Amino acid sequence: MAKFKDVIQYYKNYKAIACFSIAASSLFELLDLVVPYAIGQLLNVISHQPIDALSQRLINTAAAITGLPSDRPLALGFLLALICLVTVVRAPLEPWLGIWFHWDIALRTRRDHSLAVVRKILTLPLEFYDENNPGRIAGRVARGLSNHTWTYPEIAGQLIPKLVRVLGIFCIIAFIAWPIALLFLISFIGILGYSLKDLLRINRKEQALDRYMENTESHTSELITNIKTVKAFATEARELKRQQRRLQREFTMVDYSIHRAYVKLLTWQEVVIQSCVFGVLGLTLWATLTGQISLGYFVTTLTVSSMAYAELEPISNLAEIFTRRYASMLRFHEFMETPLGNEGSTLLATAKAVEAYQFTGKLHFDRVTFGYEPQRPVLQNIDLLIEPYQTVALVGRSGSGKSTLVKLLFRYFEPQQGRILIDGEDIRRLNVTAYRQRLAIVHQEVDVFNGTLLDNLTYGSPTASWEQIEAACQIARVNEFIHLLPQGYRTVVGERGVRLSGGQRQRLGIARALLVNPDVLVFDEATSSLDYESERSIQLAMRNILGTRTTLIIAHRLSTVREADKIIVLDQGRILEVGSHAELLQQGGLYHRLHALQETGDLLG
Ligand SMILES: Nc1ncnc2c1ncn2[C@@H]1O[C@H](COP(=O)(O)OP(=O)(O)OP(=O)(O)O)[C@@H](O)[C@H]1O
Repeated sequence: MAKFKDVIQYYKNYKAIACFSIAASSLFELLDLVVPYAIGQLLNVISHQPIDALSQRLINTAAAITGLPSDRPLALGFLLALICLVTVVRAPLEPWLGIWFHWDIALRTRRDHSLAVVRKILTLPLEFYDENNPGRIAGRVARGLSNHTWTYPEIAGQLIPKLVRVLGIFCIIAFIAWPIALLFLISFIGILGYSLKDLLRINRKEQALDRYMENTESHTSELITNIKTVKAFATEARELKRQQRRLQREFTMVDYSIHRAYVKLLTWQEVVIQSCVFGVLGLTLWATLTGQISLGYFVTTLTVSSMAYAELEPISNLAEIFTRRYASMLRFHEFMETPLGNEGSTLLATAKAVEAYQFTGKLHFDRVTFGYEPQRPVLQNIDLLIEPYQTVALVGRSGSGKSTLVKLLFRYFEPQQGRILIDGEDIRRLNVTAYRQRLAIVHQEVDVFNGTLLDNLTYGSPTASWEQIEAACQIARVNEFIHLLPQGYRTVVGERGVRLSGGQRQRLGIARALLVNPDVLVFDEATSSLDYESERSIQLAMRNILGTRTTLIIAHRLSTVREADKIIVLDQGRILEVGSHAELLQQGGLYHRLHALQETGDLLG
């Protein structure tokens, strides 16, 4: 659970500048108070009343320095010069010593934490992305970052200096007449205390609202991702209605609960503040009429106490804004605190720090048992030896655990029992980055990044030479469609470029995988979504590769696995059959049944 401390620590790298700029802004707020004090003293000089001892001492010092007589003209000149110093002279200093640094810190922390977010996104385990959709993550991060950025200048540049100013006002009034100061202090603390208590209550509603908003954003993002299905099922109206319900729920919460609570609080504050101002006016007038304080002090007290009460509204406004943002700031920290998993810390190690591995590609799944939830294993006691350069196909019904086996090989998850060895080495003992660099996978859906075809081909191997690129493209049969693209290798593909067909994407995926020259290559359902012609082309591309490295093929279409050296039939997380295509057909087991089903459409008993 994130706490207030995390919000403060967000700015910890700039502690020294923060202390300096907050002190500077607070000092400027205090200097403001010199004006009503000096005007009060001016009034006393004009109305021939005595000025206070502090002012008199300062005027005497000025007289001694300048050699002028310590009379009324010097007193007037001195007080005017004082006012000029704290208004005109300070004017050009304040923006640079205060505002500049507050925004400087806000923007620097934004840059730092945006980078930290990217680091987090890159190192979070895959399971996090199974459970959280991109809209939810992006919304949470964007709101958290922008709220931290806007909050800092308001708190450091306004709220804290204003509180210091109120403290200064209290000191001035106490200096003039302590009973009035006492009344002022009690009323001020009372109003602020009640307001903060109320704001904390409202904050709980804000937290619920933040969750609602995240939920709505997540659904909007899901609609964008799944728009083809929405259109195909013509469920636009239903989706719109659902989203309308969610937005209405947010609106009801904001308008009838949160906003109303803020307006109620404001009403209460207004009434109490105005009553207090009136009370101070009555008390000060009484003190002046009974001769306890001078006319100058009357003016000073009234001016500074009005200034202090006037600060109550911005102070509680700032507290209100902070409360509104606080919930999403905490949720940002909760995201940043998501555990990285075992591999996280090593993933961003610089390339130099990581030694490069080279394997023959001998794999041994040594009595591996694994479940996403440990009590429900999806792979049980898998014992499988794959020799270097062998081609092994994993087949089995949907949900039998084929993809999970590959996820374990890539160390996205770790088995609860058993181990996976590569060239006799437990993969858990290897550096995860360097290890994964020796593997490559061609997914069912090949990701295409926004950029040229060349950028996409060399994604895992930016230093590949032209010869290597052309060779990989030839093996993967990418060269068959390059001439169809308007600018060949330089054609922009992906989101803002040419759309590649399923087969073209697959071939791009194969060439990309080949370019990293992996020791183990995995094809995950590589041809299952393709038409016959594309499938044939991919099969020919795959045939070019078989035998050049250890290859694992996960396949639903059994036609793609006939040429494998070994076929593993998985069923409910266990190895049921092992053998070549011919051997398994002869055995007449599950493989035979699945094969017959695909060949003839008949389900054998
Ligand atoms: N991230 C996950 N969290 C929890 N359970 C999961 C997760 N991924 C898969 N499973 C479950 O693990 C089991 C094996 O899934 P897996 O994807 O490995 O099977 P598969 O043989 O590859 O299936 P298919 O051929 O349909 O892709 C299934 O019961 C599935 O529901």
